[in-house]
Amino acid sequence: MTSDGTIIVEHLSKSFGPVRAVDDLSFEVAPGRVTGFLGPNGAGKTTTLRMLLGLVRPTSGVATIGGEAYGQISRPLRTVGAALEAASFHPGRTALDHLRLYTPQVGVPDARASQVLELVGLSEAAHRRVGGFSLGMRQRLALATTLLGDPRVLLLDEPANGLDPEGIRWLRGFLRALAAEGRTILVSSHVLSEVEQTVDDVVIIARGRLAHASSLAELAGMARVQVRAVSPDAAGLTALVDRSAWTRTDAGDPRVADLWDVDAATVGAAAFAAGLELHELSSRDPGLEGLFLQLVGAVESAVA
Ligand SMILES: Nc1ncnc2c1ncn2[C@@H]1O[C@H](COP(=O)(O)OP(=O)(O)OP(=O)(O)O)[C@@H](O)[C@H]1O
Repeated sequence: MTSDGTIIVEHLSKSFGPVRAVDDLSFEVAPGRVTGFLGPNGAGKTTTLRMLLGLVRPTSGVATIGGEAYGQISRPLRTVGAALEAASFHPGRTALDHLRLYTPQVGVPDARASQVLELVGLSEAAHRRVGGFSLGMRQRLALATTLLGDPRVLLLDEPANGLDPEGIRWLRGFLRALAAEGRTILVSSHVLSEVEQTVDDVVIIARGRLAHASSLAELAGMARVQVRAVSPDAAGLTALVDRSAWTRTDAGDPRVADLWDVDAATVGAAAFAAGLELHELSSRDPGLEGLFLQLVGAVESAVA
């Protein structure tokens, strides 16, 4: 393992029979940052994480952590902490007993179990049976389990799932602090808004393909105002949009033009000059979530 915990995914593909779950996917995840791994249900996030962990063999391409495939890392549980599926806990075990099951595998002393419980704020519940835990407490316990080996890299599948606003706030602060220590943190989610305040970088996928990868700040800079022009003259509207080379997304009605790279005043002036009757001219800010859906939609319609 090289000194840093950079994750590199290169031309990664995985087919399950006719289903292309991951399709020529490439991206990098940098240490010292929290990266959101985003995409709608079925986009291929879990399959990608499973390939990173050597649990699924890629059809082609490679996925490495610190320059090595997971199977080559000498003490993998001390290097990579992963929480993939909704963790299942034996309901009769206490939180501490659950963690002590794993300490020998990870190769850390039993005392580490109490330390990680303290890190996730569960010390007071250490001797309580997990069967009585709330979903939020289970999520914290799953996170504590991933931290046993003090790993440099954390892969977390939907860690905010089931957390209340207070739990989400806590998770945000916790992950940010771990990243500030130089760790690589990859967090999957199917909604950008859930991780928007947590992540530094985003990797967005759809239909197994890369839709977008950048810092969150760059993505926010792309969130543009959308202008909607509605005319009873569909052919005239299309001719104006084409002539002006504006970017139009399909609104499902030829009399409606949703435009991304122009302001309302410019559209109004051009329509007036062309003698085109408009019944509506409005602008709206689709926000980050709207942009996310647009990026996903562009890939989905290209694949369909
Ligand atoms: N073992 C498998 N056998 C067959 N198909 C699979 C298998 N694992 C995943 N798939 C298919 O691959 C595609 C990607 O699934 P994956 O679970 O990776 O997506 P995801 O982005 O994690 O979705 P979700 O947010 O719903 O968990 C889906 O169409 C899924 O049905």
